[in-house]
Amino acid sequence: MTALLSLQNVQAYYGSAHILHGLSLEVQAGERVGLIGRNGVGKTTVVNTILGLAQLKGGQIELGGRPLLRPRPYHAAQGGVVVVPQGRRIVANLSVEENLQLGAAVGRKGPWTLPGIYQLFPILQERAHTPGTALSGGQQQMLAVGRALMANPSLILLDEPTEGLAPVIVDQLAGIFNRVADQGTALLLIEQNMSLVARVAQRYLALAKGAVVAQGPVENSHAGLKRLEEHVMV
Ligand SMILES: Nc1ncnc2c1ncn2[C@@H]1O[C@H](COP(=O)(O)OP(=O)(O)OP(=O)(O)O)[C@@H](O)[C@H]1O
Repeated sequence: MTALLSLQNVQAYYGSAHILHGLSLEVQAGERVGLIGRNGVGKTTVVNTILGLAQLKGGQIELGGRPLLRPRPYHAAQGGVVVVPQGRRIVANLSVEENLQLGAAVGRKGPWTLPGIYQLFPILQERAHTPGTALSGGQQQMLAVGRALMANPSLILLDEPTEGLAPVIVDQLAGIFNRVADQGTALLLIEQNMSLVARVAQRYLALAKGAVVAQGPVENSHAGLKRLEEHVMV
């Protein structure tokens, strides 16, 4: 089966700083994968390399079997891979609805349209004409996920989506991520919150020093959680 996203032996840099050292990973259609590791190991750099924001200097990236020779942010979206960035990056002077429409502008045509997003997130419909940045942190995260879905991706890369959010909101987002995945969109969940990874991911990849150092199935149990936590504890 052709992977939605494949990185093989990727070497990536910011200027002269060498961050990813031979990193390889694959995500197949419909999969839910957790990408974990301590602060600074290179998780966001994986996303940045796919988007062309870090320099790819070795190895190969493929989207749906097609090589990504010169990565650019819109190439990923057109290839069916959309990022929900760390910090959400809601556009301040646009309304909730305009932020959602922005997602459709960069992506592909497909089943996700405004009515579907509003069905998934009724609060976004209630607040459709509010400035996006006036929403609470949890609602902004829903908006960021809704905006990603509007691009009709096959795979969403979620970069620390629950950072700074209260546990009750994290629980709500866990349900949302599972619903999105149940509707067929694959997820690569970059997270420090291992209880969320245990509830959403089917398998994990652990990074250290810019490479994958461990991987395996995720077990949503006490022992499974402990195993994940070993990879993020300082
Ligand atoms: N623009 C940049 N220029 C130079 N170095 C950078 C840049 N952005 C990040 N780095 C460095 O690259 C390394 C990997 O950072 P990255 O953000 O990918 O880590 P991370 O695993 O996502 O960590 P976190 O959980 O803290 O977000 C770190 O040492 C960081 O200081």
